[in-house]
Amino acid sequence: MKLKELLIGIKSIAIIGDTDVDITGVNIDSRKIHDGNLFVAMKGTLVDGHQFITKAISLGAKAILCEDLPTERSADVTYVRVADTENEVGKVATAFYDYPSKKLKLVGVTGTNGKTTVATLLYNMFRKLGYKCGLLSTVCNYIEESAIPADHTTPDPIELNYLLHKMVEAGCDYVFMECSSHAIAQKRIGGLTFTGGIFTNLTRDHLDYHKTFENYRNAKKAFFDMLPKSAFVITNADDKNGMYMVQNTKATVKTYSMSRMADFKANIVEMHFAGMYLNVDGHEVGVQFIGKFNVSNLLAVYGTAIMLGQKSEDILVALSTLHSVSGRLEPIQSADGYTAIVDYAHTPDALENVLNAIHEVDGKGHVITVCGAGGNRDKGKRPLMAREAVKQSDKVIITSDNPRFEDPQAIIDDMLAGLNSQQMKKVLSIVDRREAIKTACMMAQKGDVVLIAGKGHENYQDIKGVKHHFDDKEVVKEIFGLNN
Ligand SMILES: CC(=O)N[C@H]1[C@@H](OP(=O)(O)OP(=O)(O)OC[C@H]2O[C@@H](n3ccc(=O)[nH]c3=O)[C@H](O)[C@@H]2O)O[C@H](CO)[C@@H](O)[C@@H]1O[C@H](C)C(=O)N[C@@H](C)C(=O)N[C@H](CCC(=O)O)C(=O)O
Ligand SMILES: Nc1ncnc2c1ncn2[C@@H]1O[C@H](COP(=O)(O)OP(=O)(O)OP(=O)(O)O)[C@@H](O)[C@H]1O
Ligand SMILES: N[C@H](CCC[C@H](N)C(=O)O)C(=O)O
Ligand SMILES: [Mg+2]
Repeated sequence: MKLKELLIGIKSIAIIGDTDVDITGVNIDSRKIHDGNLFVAMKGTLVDGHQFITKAISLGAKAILCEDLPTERSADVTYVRVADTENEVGKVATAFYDYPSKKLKLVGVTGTNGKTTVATLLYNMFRKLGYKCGLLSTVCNYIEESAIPADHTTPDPIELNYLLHKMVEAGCDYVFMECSSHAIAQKRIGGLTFTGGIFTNLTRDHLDYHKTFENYRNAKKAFFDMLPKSAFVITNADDKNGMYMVQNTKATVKTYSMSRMADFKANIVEMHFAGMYLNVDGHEVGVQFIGKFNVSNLLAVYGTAIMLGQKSEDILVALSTLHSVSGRLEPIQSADGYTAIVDYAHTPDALENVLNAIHEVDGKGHVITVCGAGGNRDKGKRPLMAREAVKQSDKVIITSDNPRFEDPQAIIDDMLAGLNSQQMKKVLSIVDRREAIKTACMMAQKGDVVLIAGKGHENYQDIKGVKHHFDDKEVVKEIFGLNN
């Protein structure tokens, strides 16, 4: 593809060199440059990509998109100067892959909790309805049934457009993707054409990156601000930021709620450990999920399917066959009659919600919670998480999550600092996560629930930059003597 075709829609300040040059690929990482590529120099959070321009040229870059022109330039390289490469990179990437998001229906999900759940359930549902689908999520990316491991919740703009292009090639009709606040703020989704957007909920998270709650909230809102008039938004009227998110969007807004006037409504008729009976828009349906927040997630899925033109009866049949997403409220039964639940709750709010969901089920015994907090991430949430765990559990074992580059005991101490002496009576701390899970299982009696929170689907523990194999579900199954 010619450079000039990639520059359609780009606001350049200066172009030095030939724009008829053929471009073989676009990259934001000099280490991945091949002969004939365009290198986009980005000012990142750790380093300034401009310092790698020479390296990129030595690896074969034929064009450079940058904010600051290098003083020494190669005669056979074309330099394009723009005000902000972050604003332009998505447009270039999507042009290079021939605008894949225009050739399928792309729906983005944002919010603090529930993105993976909602996006995955939509992907599963639309496949059941007979469509070819793609999924971009924290757990894994899928092009139809073929899995591509995910490093991020939302990939970088180059990877993202490449995956969408592959989805077009595979004949996908729909793609459901998570839009993280980091990705929206860094404009990884820039240049994409969305058919729909979904808002789940908003509570505190990632303040290490966004600094203030307002910045975090506005990063989420920016997604809805960028949607075109032709798109739809489904927003959660039960969340206090639900209407704020959509106040400046050009898209058609629809609401969902469990308690207010809304376009899509549902309530719980009955709840057991095996699932719930719901009333969705006047129809009764049995689903294999527990917990109020899952009613909210299912409503987002239902409303989106309606907006995508599906019939209510077909959607309800498909809803009744869906089951929990990997590591999200996933139950494992022990032979001696207690239940372990593996869940990805890693924020105070998610812990509260998961424990609420467990308490909403009748006839259970004690609740024993195993949880920790990730290292090198938002420290403010640690004491709050310990408090939430203690509030709704009979016993809590505080342990390690992903310590990353921090001392695991110091993270545990930050969590314990949130508790008074009365609350401390319920708490044990065991640094080794496997030992912590074993101890919780040893304590459990018939009818009890052991909640193992924080890591969900993760199959590693990140210690000092090394990912050691560790899988909560696998550990539980070992303890239960179940074969994987
Ligand atoms: C803090 C953060 O979000 N960083 C992301 C950001 O990187 P950055 O801009 O900070 O990059 P940098 O390291 O400063 O480098 C600047 C530029 O120089 C380039 N470079 C760097 C070194 C080199 O030798 N050559 C070179 O060209 C880099 O490719 C980059 O373009 O942009 C990169 C490309 O999109 C991301 O890979 C990277 O994710 C890092 C690894 C990360 O850990 N991100 C997490 C926090 C994240 O994004 N999480 C969200 C989920 C959050 C949630 O749970 O909701 C996600 O979407 O996954
Ligand atoms: N609608 C919801 N409201 C509150 N909590 C939820 C909701 N849906 C799921 N959760 C809880 O939050 C945890 C994370 O869920 P999920 O992975 O679907 O969210 P996410 O938004 O993709 O998270 P991440 O930002 O880590 O990618 C789950 O393990 C569950 O405990
Ligand atoms: N996407 C989340 C994952 C957190 C998972 C938890 N296990 C941890 O390591 O803190 C984040 O980047 O904050
Ligand atoms: Mg996710």
